[in-house]
Amino acid sequence: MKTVRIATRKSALALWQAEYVRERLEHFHPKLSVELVKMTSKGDRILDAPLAKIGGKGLFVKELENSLLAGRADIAVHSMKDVPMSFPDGLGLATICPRENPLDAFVSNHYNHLEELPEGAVVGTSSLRRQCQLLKLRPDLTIRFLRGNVNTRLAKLDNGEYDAIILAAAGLIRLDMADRIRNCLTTEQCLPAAGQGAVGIEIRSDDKTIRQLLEPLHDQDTADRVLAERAMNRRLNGGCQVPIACYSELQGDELFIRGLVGQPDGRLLLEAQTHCHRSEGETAGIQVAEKLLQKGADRILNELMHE
Ligand SMILES: NCc1[nH]cc(CCC(=O)O)c1CC(=O)O
Repeated sequence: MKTVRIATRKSALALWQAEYVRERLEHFHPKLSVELVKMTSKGDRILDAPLAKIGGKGLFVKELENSLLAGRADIAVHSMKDVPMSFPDGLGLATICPRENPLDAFVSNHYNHLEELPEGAVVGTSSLRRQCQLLKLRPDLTIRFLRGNVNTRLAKLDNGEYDAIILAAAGLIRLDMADRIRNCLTTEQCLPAAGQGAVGIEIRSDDKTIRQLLEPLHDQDTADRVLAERAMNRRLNGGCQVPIACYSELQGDELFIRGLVGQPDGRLLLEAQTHCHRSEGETAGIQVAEKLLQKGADRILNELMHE
């Protein structure tokens, strides 16, 4: 077997995820040689605009996909949260790895909880999903633009530009900065993004050798959850740039799915849920989306598209 080449972005988190996949591959196949092919994505280059405004889905994955299609790499490692709902011809998702903590983390140098923040405090996030849920709980807060990789965001917090920031707990834990987490927002406070905390691996659909090598890295519990969450997002046409949240949990073979669409100002949050056998997650995810649409989700989402 030749060398397996992993396409990855150069951010610390992307590199951690690629190294993780390399380590797992080498663990299961000790004779295999694995190398990283590092590249910069559009989402990494343009840091001064909200993701929603630089437009297009898949800002973080297009370059990686092109390298797969051109045969410069064999697998691409992604945060499932950033993976678009559909794949280019010839590519597909082969593997979903075990999920890390899926919650959003409250990070601050002065306050222990969201509730402790003083009136009018400044909270950093550029996610409309986080913004709408935070404003629902605390309409007095000022939400201020914050983008960049995890280290950049923490540096801006430490500069005193924000009273607190919200980041995915998974990123902090993976980068060995769990000590920055004051607490995790509960799913009642802030429902996570579809796929948050899970790493996915994309390959050329016809590459049977690679597919087989990746099999032991797959986690079916995570996959059943994440595919249901993504099915809801897909039905609503949403990526991680829109105020949509979806989270599911397994209890035995029963999958519980919750979805949310919010008005960015937090004055209107629509919620829906269902449960099903774990093998029916994608259908049930679509049902949650349809319940949200019946409640008026399309009005919120259309308004955002025409802004
Ligand atoms: N949108 C950027 C992004 N994509 C994945 C993660 C975190 C790790 C994960 O969800 O797996 C982050 C950073 C963040 O939201 O704080």
